[in-house]
Amino acid sequence: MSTTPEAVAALPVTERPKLLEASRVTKRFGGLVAVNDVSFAVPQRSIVSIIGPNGAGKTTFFNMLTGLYTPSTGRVSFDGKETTQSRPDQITALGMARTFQNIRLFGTMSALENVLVGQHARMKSGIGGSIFRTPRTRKEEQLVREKGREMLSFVGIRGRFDDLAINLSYGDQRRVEIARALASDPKLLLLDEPTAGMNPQESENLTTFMRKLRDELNLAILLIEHDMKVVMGVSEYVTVLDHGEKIAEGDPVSVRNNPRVVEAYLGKQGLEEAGG
Ligand SMILES: Nc1ncnc2c1ncn2[C@@H]1O[C@H](COP(=O)(O)OP(=O)(O)OP(=O)(O)O)[C@@H](O)[C@H]1O
Repeated sequence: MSTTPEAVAALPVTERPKLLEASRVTKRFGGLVAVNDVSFAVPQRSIVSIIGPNGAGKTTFFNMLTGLYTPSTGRVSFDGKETTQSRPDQITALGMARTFQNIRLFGTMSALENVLVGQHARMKSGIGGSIFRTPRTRKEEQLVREKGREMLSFVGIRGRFDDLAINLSYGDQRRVEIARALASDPKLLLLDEPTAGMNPQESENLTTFMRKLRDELNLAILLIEHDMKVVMGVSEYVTVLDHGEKIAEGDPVSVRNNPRVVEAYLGKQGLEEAGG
């Protein structure tokens, strides 16, 4: 049964169909258990966050969802398909895109060129077409460039397609990264600490922008974030990891008030930042 995006949006977050599901996932590095028996889901058209102290296992968990790491035990499925053993490119092709903790742009390439990087691998006309510049290749390249411009406009980089990445503000560089992720037509976007290094205004703008992605592109967003104002402001559901284990989950207010979370992560200062 197919459900319209509007019908999905009207459901409480915990009742929306699941887009991504991790079931009892564990990752060991030698003797270290970085993620321990974590079950987790991202519903369609939802913004959910993973929080927790440094070293809690958040990035390791992300890396298992995106295929960079294979879980030691447990299973992952995305959009109805088992992806536990899948490679990152296979998972991208199914509709999952990510950005990284550190900005990964080519500074001396333009905003548009940065978005187009990676798109060549997806083009159908192949290497022969690229060498001989057949009409089909030219047409395809034109469409890819148009799509790149469209994505940059959508993220708010309109009119600055040819600016070098290095000359853009920090917040705009993050937007270019998101445009590059969006160019692969994802259903799920994973953002690893997207507001790291941003000023409060840039963080607030990004929060508004995440809602726009959900509402206008029907995307689900999974966020690792340390800025509690952002987490509390934008998340519909929050999961807390500590020492590789899930210690709490629920709506932002219940998580913020959970004594275990306050003790393990938020502390007094974090609680104030989170509006408690
Ligand atoms: N490739 C690896 N090999 C060995 N140990 C690793 C590897 N990746 C992560 N770890 C360890 O796993 C644990 C969890 O690390 P992870 O980076 O997932 O935490 P995190 O919650 O993302 O932290 P941060 O908030 O600092 O980014 C840490 O003890 C880390 O040292």
